[in-house]
Amino acid sequence: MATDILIVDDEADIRELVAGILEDEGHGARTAKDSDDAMASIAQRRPQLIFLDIWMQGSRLDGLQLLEVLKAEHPEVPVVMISGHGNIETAVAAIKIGAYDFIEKPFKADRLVLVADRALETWRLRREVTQLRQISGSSSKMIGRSSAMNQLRQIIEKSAPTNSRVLIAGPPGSGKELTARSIHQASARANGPFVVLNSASITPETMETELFGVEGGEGRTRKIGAFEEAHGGTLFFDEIADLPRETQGKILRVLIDQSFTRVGGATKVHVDVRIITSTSRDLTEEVSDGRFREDLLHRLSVVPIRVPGLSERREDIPELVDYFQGQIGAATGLPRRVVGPDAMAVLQSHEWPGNVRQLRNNIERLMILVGGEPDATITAEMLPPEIGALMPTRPNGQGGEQLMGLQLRDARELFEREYLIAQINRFGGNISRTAEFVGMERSALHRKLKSLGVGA
Ligand SMILES: Nc1ncnc2c1ncn2[C@@H]1O[C@H](COP(=O)(O)OP(=O)(O)OP(=O)(O)O)[C@@H](O)[C@H]1O
Repeated sequence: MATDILIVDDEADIRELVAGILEDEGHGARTAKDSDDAMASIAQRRPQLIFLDIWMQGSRLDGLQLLEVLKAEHPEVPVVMISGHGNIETAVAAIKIGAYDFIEKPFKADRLVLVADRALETWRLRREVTQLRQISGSSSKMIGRSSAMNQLRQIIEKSAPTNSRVLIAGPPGSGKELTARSIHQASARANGPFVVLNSASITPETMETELFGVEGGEGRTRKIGAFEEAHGGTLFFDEIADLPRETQGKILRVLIDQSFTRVGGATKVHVDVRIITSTSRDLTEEVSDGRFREDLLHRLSVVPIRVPGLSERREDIPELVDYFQGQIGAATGLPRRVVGPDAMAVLQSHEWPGNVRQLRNNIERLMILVGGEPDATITAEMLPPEIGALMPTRPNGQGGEQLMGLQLRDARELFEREYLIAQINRFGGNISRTAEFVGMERSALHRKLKSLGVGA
């Protein structure tokens, strides 16, 4: 499909010239003569690239003003300024505001094409990065306003600027990696790399190459190890308890020295790396069972952080559901669905042993599999059975989803009615025997049935 480029210039011949050159290259081009015309055109459809003249006669906003609006409203769309001879300074000012590049009039066709190709490539990459972050869930937005989450945020804020090693403990899928990323991003190392290492994959055989890399020469190709790759940034060891006992000592040595030698190398490589580790197991237990070195544990847990499981912050679930719907929708194109109060009550009552990751997976599954009209509300019955299974069951054998959507008084009434009907049926309609079994006076049972609207 042809790309969509908007050219904004008050001079008709320049507009046509730029559009003509780009169209010859297979791009799609549309034109606008001033700022209002441009904004109307952008409102119809967001272009992938904008060429924007700096001086525009008769335009409500000049090029720089329009650029500011565009950067605020569509920061992801690259803008290339068209500068007249002699206003290079303005063009430079435009780059400072956020323009991608500029071309100077009179320009050569090949320069125009080159700038357009590069800007479009940038646009494509930006979009891809955003999508990948959404798919992998690695965008480090931390959702939740529960007090547990607020406490976690405070600890992240406090520990981020220090260079201290952090050990993040929490159940599987609760957001330990996200916490590590948030610490990295709030630290002075934010522009440095964030390297993730799965501890279980670091076998004694491959550990040295993976962590320290391989020196080149003598038939070996040079390989950069994780410590070197993370220089100036953060190295995150996921599930540190999985680190084989044999490799724990070596890592301890690097932590003490902050230097190592590459495999086959003789010179010491010095690195500046902040180490963050995570565990879903109790490391003190691992230490007493002899599986984890105590000295390593002390080195790693200078700042211990605990990420709460989802069942400790159920009030965050509606916001998480909304956030994941947006994320999954952006990545897959699936429409956002309204989750009804009964379905939300079920989601909030579930135990979530897999925590936030499990919730996210279920929302994705729900968005893919749920039937009905796209604007139909998701009800409790539409949730995967796995989620509804822990609900209190109703005496009539149906799931308790409906109960969970009701206030206590209504839920109790519904329960009582179904319970008593079931008991009466059990005793063949015999009120005396029913009253005896349920532990009520016969007359009290009569009154109860009457108040519940059950004819007996
Ligand atoms: N508070 C939160 N807000 C938004 N997304 C979250 C939150 N917590 C976790 N997630 C998302 O849930 C998923 C699992 O989180 P993460 O990988 O950080 O958990 P983990 O505890 O490191 O998991 P594991 O124990 O499997 O290593 C990710 O997609 C992450 O982005």
